[in-house]
Amino acid sequence: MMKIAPSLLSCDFTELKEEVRRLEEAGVDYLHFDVMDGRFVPNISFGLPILAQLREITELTIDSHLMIEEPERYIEAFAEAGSDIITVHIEATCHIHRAIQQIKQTGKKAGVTLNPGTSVEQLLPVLQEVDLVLVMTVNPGFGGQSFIGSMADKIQFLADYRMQHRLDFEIEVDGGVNEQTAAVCRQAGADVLVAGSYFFGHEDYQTPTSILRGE
Ligand SMILES: O=C(CO)[C@H](O)[C@H](O)COP(=O)(O)O
Ligand SMILES: [Co+2]
Repeated sequence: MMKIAPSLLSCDFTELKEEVRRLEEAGVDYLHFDVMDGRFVPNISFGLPILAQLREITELTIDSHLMIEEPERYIEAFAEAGSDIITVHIEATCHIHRAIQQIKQTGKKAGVTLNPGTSVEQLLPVLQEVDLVLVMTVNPGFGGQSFIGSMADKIQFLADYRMQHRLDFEIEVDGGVNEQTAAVCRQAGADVLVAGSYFFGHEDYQTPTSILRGE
């Protein structure tokens, strides 16, 4: 079954505990935690103190998407604060292989991601090492942008490559996911859908969870 990972970027932070309880009740799979440093991306979001508090109130899988320069500086800290999956951008470090090793040494799941302008072939040297590949379908930094349709080819490429090489990383898609674009992602071979503005635009969270799963 398709996994659903609401992006907390679009939740109501004045009611974070209640939001998490409602997400648990809706049966979502991951909490997607978007960390922006104001340098790798033009925006600043939230970081370690909020993650540590989130960890105290839920057992849901916390999926940290690090949009920060030289993420290796913070991998241990994000592991200790409670991430279950730590995903780093290939464009943010000259040492992507080392960064992935560093994540695995913490005992957490390692993810790698790429901007829309980066070709998927650049991931080939590390695909054997990762637990998850995140395909960005918007330029990172902001919620509420439109899905870039041509990124579906990257999802398809990764799904084919995974089958041909008998690998088992998850394929997650992030940016502009809604009812229509989720169908494109499912068709191309995605396993996990991140959704922020579309998801939290609903009154009840069971509805977008079911719709995005294609139920
Ligand atoms: O990584 C991200 C932005 O950089 C967010 O996860 C993503 O944009 C989710 O928001 P939306 O579903 O509104 O596009
Ligand atoms: Co994200």
